[in-house]
Amino acid sequence: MADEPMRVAVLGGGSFGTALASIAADNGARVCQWLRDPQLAEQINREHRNSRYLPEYAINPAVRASSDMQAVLEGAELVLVAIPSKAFRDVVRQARPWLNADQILVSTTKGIQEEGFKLMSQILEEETGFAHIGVISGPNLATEIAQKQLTATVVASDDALTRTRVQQALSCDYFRVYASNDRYGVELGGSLKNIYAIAAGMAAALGMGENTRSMLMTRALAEMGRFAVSLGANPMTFLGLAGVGDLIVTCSSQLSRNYRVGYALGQGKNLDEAVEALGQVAEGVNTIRLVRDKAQADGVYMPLAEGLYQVLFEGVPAREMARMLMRGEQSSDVEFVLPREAVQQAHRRVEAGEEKP
Ligand SMILES: NC(=O)C1=CN([C@@H]2O[C@H](COP(=O)(O)OP(=O)(O)OC[C@H]3O[C@@H](n4cnc5c(N)ncnc54)[C@H](O)[C@@H]3O)[C@@H](O)[C@H]2O)C=CC1
Ligand SMILES: O=C(CO)COP(=O)(O)O
Repeated sequence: MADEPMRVAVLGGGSFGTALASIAADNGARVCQWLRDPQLAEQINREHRNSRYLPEYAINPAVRASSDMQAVLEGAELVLVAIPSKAFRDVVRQARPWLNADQILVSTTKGIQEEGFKLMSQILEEETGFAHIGVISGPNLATEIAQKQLTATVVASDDALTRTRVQQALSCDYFRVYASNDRYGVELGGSLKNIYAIAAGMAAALGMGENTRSMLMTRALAEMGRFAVSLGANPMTFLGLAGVGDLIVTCSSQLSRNYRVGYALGQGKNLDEAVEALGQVAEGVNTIRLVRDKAQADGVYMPLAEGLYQVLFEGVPAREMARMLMRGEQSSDVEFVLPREAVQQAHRRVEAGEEKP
């Protein structure tokens, strides 16, 4: 049995799903990829190309693509779900009749479902009740993976079998898979960073410099940590690839679709134009709204998410918002070292004349 090739199913025919399918096939797995578009499936089988999402990429010819969900899932040990968050639950429901509890189900999607503020692996769990559930997240621009640029990702699951089999299926010379047992933290990091990638793209289009980008990324991390703590998650996970790592790449690269949406907005396009010009999913647009609402409801201080919400959805000019943020209340650098409240209390005491130089 040990020598039998692993059987992998990938649901989703976008750029990330395609790249992961091909890596698994390079590693000797038997890979079937499900796409809803039969013509694109046919092209992958015939030309080993996905002209819609990764036109330059030579897909491993062993990847078999199909729009027949049952055929793709039959016999699969590992199922990777690479479907945008808006359609994720629907697709899992479609797949459900052909899933079984021995399978390993892994989400690659960095988004949040509005109802119940659910992350994608929670949807996998809810829809199936299975034990082997995980996520993949990290600084993983699909276009660079397709160029075989050296890349690292994280597989997160509290189930050791899931972590181990995903590492075996996907690790190769140019793709390194680290393990984490903090599924929620890894998944949350991947979703939150999309918000700040939009802000970074916008800042770049407005001609802001590297100091600004660096400030933005670091304060984003502070804000993400605060949000994680409010949800009972472990903020330390954000020091890894799925937090800092993914923030760096998506806040720095034109290859990030979230960054590109922000860039287009910074150039003066409206949100609909920016999203339409992209033609692919930019999860951050929806995530901003959900996170801002959740932060407001839970009383979490997230000035960047709030500011970006006002720019995207309430028409506040980005430069004016940047000015307001710069003039916001005095704060602490690393709140786990010096709490924000301590800084504010000190200001209040000095202003009240209780402490003098
Ligand atoms: N592209 C990237 O660089 C990376 C993407 N991701 C995440 O992976 C997820 C999927 O991303 P990509 O593959 O890049 O997306 P994509 O935008 O390239 O393609 C999404 C795929 O899902 C399909 N799809 C959309 N709605 C559907 C529906 N209702 N039913 C069936 N199929 C549907 C599309 O046809 C397409 O094949 C995203 O949520 C993203 O956050 C994660 C890491 C890297
Ligand atoms: O998550 C990603 C890279 O890690 C992909 O980012 P975009 O969805 O912004 O393209």
